[in-house]
Amino acid sequence: MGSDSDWPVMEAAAQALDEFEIPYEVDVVSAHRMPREMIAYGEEAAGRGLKVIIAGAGGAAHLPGMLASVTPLPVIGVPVPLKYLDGMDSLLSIVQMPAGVPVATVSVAGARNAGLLAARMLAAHDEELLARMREFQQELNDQATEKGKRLRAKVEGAASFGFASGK
Ligand SMILES: Nc1c(C(=O)O)ncn1[C@@H]1O[C@H](COP(=O)(O)O)[C@@H](O)[C@H]1O
Repeated sequence: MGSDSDWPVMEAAAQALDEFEIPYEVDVVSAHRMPREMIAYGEEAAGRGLKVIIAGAGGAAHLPGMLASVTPLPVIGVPVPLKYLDGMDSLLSIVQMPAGVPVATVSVAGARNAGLLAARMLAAHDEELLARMREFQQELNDQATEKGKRLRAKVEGAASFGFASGK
């Protein structure tokens, strides 16, 4: 990420990776403030065994795009909202990449989805991870079904109470 101030948003990506027991590293690598280190990080990432880079930054967020320009690895960009402009500046900086240099951009503050997307990328070549991803999707499905059941019970309960009390 571009700064340690991004961590409160970005830690949701780490949490998603934890849930799938995917090892990761966390670092501050700013394109603007430490350009040489940022280029070295991007150039060395694949050789060090990294498979996917999740890059989160706020404001004029050039970090994801610059990393994508120097690594062959997939880069997922997370727009981090700051005090002004609600993350729109970051979103547009990350999403509008020129053809040839892709960055998979998630929603503003969508760090959890960035972690899940990275897990899916890794699962494409890992049957066990793929099976866990299917389980995870089934859990989401079950939770949504349960929410519907609870809401229907609540609304129907209120309606029959209104009827019984003559309201
Ligand atoms: N967008 C970038 C880049 C970059 O793109 O290289 N480096 C830092 N930043 C962003 O500046 C914001 C404020 O940073 P500070 O809180 O350190 O002042 C952070 O959201 C960071 O990601």
